[in-house]
Amino acid sequence: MAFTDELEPEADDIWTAIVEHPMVERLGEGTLDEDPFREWVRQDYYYLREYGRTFALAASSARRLDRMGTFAELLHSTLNTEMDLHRSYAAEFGISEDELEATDPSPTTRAYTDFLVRTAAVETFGDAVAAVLPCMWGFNETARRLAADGVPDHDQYAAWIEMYEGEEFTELTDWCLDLMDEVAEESTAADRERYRERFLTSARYEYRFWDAAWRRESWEV
Ligand SMILES: Cc1ncc(CO)c(N)n1
Repeated sequence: MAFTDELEPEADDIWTAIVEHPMVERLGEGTLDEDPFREWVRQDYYYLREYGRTFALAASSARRLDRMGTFAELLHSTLNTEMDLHRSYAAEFGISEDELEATDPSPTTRAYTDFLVRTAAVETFGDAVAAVLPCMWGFNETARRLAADGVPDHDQYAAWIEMYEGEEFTELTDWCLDLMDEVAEESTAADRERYRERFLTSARYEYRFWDAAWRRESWEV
């Protein structure tokens, strides 16, 4: 059985919890208040910069040229295509680019991005792949499940769903799933157990990331 097929049951429970979270549910229905969504855009802007850094680190530890090249492309498309979506949201909401860039990360945003960067910086290439897989798989799956119920009558939320369920993002997700399977096959059972843990940690943070924006999480003191 492919490694990602083994991960699927646990992943599926987490994607289901995400789609049932009030923030995601309302985004899908088009009834979400704009305040938590603005908070999400700001936090995700910080997230994407660190996510891009994670790709840069994965590129630097890839031994195969094709994998190195794809991570370099991912770095480029994150900083340009994906962050452009966030810049356009910000412009529509009257948030300046300077303000976006100056966002302080919430405790969850900090913890999640530190986890990604740390994993790619000090662990193996396979650990880095396992840690970034939920970012692609989770968003693609969430957007596809929301789209299956129809796209909301709200421009920004519809754009969100279209971006993450679209062909380009779906292809990236499939590439990352295949890469995880290839790397897992080249690895030992102990490596695979560690990849599973790294994967689950990121997937759980994916849930928390929505919840933190919804609750407008901040430091207590
Ligand atoms: C938190 C989070 N996870 C995944 C993605 C997909 O790139 C994103 N933009 N933000």
